[in-house]
Amino acid sequence: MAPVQEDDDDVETAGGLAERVPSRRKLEGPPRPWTASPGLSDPVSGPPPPKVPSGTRVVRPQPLARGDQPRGDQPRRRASVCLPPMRAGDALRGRDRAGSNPPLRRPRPGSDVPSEGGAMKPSRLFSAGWQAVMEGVGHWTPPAWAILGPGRLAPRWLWVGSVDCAERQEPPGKKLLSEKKLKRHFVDRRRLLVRGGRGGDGLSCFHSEPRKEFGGPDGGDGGSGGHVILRVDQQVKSLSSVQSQYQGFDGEDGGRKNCFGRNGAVLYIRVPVGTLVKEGNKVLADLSRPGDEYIAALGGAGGKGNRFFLANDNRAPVTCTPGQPGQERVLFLELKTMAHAGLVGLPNAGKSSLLRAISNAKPAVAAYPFTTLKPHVGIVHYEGHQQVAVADVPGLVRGAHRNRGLGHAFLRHIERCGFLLFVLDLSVPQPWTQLDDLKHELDQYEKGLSSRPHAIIANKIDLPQARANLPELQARLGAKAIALSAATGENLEELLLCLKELHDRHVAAELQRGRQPLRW
Ligand SMILES: Nc1nc2c(ncn2[C@@H]2O[C@H](COP(=O)(O)OP(=O)(O)OP(=O)(O)O)[C@@H](O)[C@H]2O)c(=O)[nH]1
Ligand SMILES: [Mg+2]
Repeated sequence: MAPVQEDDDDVETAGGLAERVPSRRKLEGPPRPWTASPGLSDPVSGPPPPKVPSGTRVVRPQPLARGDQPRGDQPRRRASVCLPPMRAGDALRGRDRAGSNPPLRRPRPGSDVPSEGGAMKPSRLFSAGWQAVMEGVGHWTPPAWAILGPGRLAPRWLWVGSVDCAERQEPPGKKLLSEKKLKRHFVDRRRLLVRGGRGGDGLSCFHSEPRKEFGGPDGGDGGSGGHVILRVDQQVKSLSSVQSQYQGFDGEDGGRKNCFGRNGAVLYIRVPVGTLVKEGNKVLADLSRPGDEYIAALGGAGGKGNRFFLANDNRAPVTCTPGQPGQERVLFLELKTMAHAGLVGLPNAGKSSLLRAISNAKPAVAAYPFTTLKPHVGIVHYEGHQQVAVADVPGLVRGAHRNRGLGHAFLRHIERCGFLLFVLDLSVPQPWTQLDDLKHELDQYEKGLSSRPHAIIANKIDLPQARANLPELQARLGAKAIALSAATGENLEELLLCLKELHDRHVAAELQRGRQPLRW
């Protein structure tokens, strides 16, 4: 590691610890005396931070080696910032002297944290990097009006620093995938070849023991082959993890002394909730609840050992049978995304923007049609841990049932939704025609799909032309449309209340039908 150099005289080592670390002293030369100076530069964390007001000391903590604990009897220089004592290894663990890692947040006015001089914890300055340095700018910069003079507006960054931005940043490490890449990961159809495990062979042998001449047959049976089972797992969200072929585990062969072979273990294939299992055009199973299972292929029966064929008329059978091969099938899996509500709208209506506004889902949003290429499910949280799942699917166009646009293949993801949210773009001329088109396409796909419980959302109300269109839309629809703006968040509460109402009604209807409502 390159030696860290003390570059400025105003940087004091915490508790004078550098004097007790001989290796550092050798590298850096004798410690220089501390003198107060307003400048501060740090070669480790890049460009020099802003000037410190004169009279403020900054303490640079030295990394402590184990056993390098400061002893109370040794003379130590006092830092100007009052901090709790540091334990050995704190610096190595990335803790600062104020206790456990504090959030990178500017202290509120009136809080206990001192705001001048001691507000920027020095150890954070050097361990947290440039963000923390910028945070410190907010505290160290003299009041903006002092620089700019009275009556001049201060630029916001002068007093906010980068703290606000840091709080809104995505967690580091995980990069968001683009819609195109996400589509590659999302698979909603699979052809699958499954073979059950082969049964173990039976054994033909005779008991052998000293002074026991006719011990008789003692060949054991083979174990059964393992089944291949499809099991619903709520953690799995697409069929991408399902491979094209599965072979079950074979059973063990029978052994001597009537030992039976071990059965082959069951092989589980994890599939998402809402998987339909088909063989040809015949639907075999609808795995719509977490924990549902379907035996895709049975394991073969184990063979019989010669002991099995022992009979009164045949006291020494030599016959044994081989294990049976497992069942072999070609299955088709089809995923129909399960969600409580489905967002249905033309391309660019703002479905994805709406889902982003009401949930934590992050579908791509852009000003061109067919931005969304795969279904996204977002969860809306309500009081009492109630969760409503809302699915966003690719935009629907007129003639989708004739395979226009992206076709209607993705409409099966809407099919399972308990209720629908029709999203209309209120800023285009004659927005009411959109609803007719959407309903027509839904009915072409499945009769009666459009008459499910639904709400009509008129999006983009923040635009002037949308406001002008609203009265006519309300008059023509005859039903109430929720006018809102996904971009500005205007009137989203009304949508959330309506969503909750639709969900409660859906749950009540499911319970009435004797079905357990879907839980997320
Ligand atoms: N002014 C305004 N623009 C909006 C609003 N909602 C969405 N938009 C814009 O409309 C465009 C399309 O938004 P998306 O959310 O991608 O629309 P979509 O319905 O998901 O589109 P597809 O995925 O292609 O079907 C984007 O440029 C958004 O910024 C809104 O409430 N007001
Ligand atoms: Mg979209």
